[in-house]
Amino acid sequence: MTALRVAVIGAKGRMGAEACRAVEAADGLELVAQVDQGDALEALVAAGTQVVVDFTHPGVVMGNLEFCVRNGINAVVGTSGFTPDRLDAIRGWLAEQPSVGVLIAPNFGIGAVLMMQFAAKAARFYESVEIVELHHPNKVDAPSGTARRTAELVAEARAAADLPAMPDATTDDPDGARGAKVDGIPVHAVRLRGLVAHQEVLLGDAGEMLTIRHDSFDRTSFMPGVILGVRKVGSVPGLTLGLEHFLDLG
Ligand SMILES: NC(=O)C1=CN([C@@H]2O[C@H](COP(=O)(O)OP(=O)(O)OC[C@H]3O[C@@H](n4cnc5c(N)ncnc54)[C@H](OP(=O)(O)O)[C@@H]3O)[C@@H](O)[C@H]2O)C=CC1
Ligand SMILES: O=C(O)C1=N[C@H](C(=O)O)C[C@H](O)C1
Repeated sequence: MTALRVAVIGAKGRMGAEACRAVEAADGLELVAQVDQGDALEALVAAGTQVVVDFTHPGVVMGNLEFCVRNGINAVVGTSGFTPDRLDAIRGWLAEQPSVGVLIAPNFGIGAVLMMQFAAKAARFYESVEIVELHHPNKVDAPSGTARRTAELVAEARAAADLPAMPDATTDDPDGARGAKVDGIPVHAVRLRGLVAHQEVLLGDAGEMLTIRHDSFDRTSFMPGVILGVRKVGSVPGLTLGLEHFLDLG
């Protein structure tokens, strides 16, 4: 069997370096290129790359993706920062390259995917929901991509259940202490040395609270999801948002 030819963009970063190690250790995958800041993307084509893994920066990921799609290279993307407008732009490029697959995964941790699914499932039973995401202090963006996606899924579930807006008597919040509102859901971001990637979803109603929490203590926790994405993305043309679509969740 010929090995699947994989390249990593952002290869010198925290996640990219881990992804290079995971690809090198995986059966049936060959790491054919490692690209980082200052390197030309043409190296991907020269190396005969079939699947790219992108862990770079929200400011550069769109350029990387456009290059990959236009050159017929499938992409597994962990980089954060995907807005609905960005997703539409990717769909536009893919319309011209219908055999290419792109997976955008806000979080590759299997437990984090389950946390998001459980939160969406629970949302319609609770009057209020808030999200607390906690990360290492070198993270470049806030709120996290995971928190944004969780808020979107929870807001969709609340809307489908016709729930009213959450009660919140605060009228004076000049410093934003009530958090950022993502699709109407308050999201609070903590940055602390010692943390990696963590999130709690708090769901409250009269006399009770359900807490759904996930912790990534080490970046190896993301790698089974990355490798699953690499193996599957070429057989799923078009745009896939969320690793849950590549998992059998029953
Ligand atoms: N989906 C998931 O499960 C996860 C997603 N992430 C996301 O992944 C992204 C990266 O995180 P992390 O690894 O911690 O960040 P790092 O800053 O450690 O790594 C990013 C790397 O990309 C490089 N880079 C920047 N611009 C370019 C470019 N134009 N071309 C090639 N490489 C470039 C950086 O170089 P330089 O330092 O010189 O700028 C750096 O080496 C973030 O958006 C983060 O939120 C993180 C963890 C899990
Ligand atoms: O920057 C990180 O570290 C992480 N980024 C992703 C995000 O923004 O959700 C995934 C995970 O939380 C780690």
